[in-house]
Amino acid sequence: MPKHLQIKVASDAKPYGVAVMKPDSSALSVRGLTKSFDRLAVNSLDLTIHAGEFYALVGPNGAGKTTTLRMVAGLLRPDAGAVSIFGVDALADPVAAKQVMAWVSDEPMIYDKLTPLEYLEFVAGLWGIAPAVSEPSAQELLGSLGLAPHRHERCEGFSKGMRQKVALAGALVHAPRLIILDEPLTGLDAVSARHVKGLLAERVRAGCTVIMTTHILEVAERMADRIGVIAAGSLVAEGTLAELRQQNGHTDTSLEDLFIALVTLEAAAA
Ligand SMILES: Nc1ncnc2c1ncn2[C@@H]1O[C@H](COP(=O)(O)OP(=O)(O)OP(=O)(O)O)[C@@H](O)[C@H]1O
Repeated sequence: MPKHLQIKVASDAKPYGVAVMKPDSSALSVRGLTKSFDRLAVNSLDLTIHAGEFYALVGPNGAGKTTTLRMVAGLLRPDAGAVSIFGVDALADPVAAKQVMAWVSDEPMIYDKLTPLEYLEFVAGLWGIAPAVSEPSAQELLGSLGLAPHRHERCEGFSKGMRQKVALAGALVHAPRLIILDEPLTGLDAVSARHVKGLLAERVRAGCTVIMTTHILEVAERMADRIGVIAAGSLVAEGTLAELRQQNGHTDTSLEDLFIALVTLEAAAA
């Protein structure tokens, strides 16, 4: 493979002054994370995502998935709790944490007047990546996402799905080690969804860690190493599909059936 096409994952080296928490091997560690709006949205949540893992966070509408990930990404201040990203205290040092992670929202924001290639060069520039390095990797990302034929067209004419893919490419241009995605497949057609899934699988193979929310349980079932089920702001089950089946006394059940059983039980207990 040509050198410029190899994915470079940022090194373990931590810049001087970074707030480092107790060392552990996790990519993401969340402890006692709590957030209330009018009512409790995330309830003293503990979550550990191992380095190199593909983790799917599933749960009913309003369960607290987006709120959790927004706090992890540094977009929302928790009321309480701690977030560690590769050992960096993300609340004390959000800049250091952001350098090694990507956040992909379900409502992508891109610059309409730029072409995808210009947008990626702009984002790479913000990260201080030299054009000689960023340009080949931008071309590669756009190719992986099926956007190469549109790389010189302005984004203002793009569909929602195309904009989502441009935003995803922009989030990956600095080669983050932790990729956090909120509903990345919603609104994508089958070909685009396959491009995104392929790109994420490739990043995991290259050593990145992915955490993604999804309502498409088949995707969680097929792609994730582990699945976390969140309901009313708390983690109610977690494990591989086989572990979730075992925990719930079913040997051959789909994730959809398990999910419905779990959230129905949780709602009845509330
Ligand atoms: N900015 C906000 N202001 C007030 N309430 C909010 C805000 N953001 C989220 N909430 C509330 O927090 C709770 C959790 O919302 P969140 O968006 O995290 O759920 P979710 O699991 O991502 O749901 P969905 O699957 O529907 O996207 C909900 O009750 C929601 O109404």
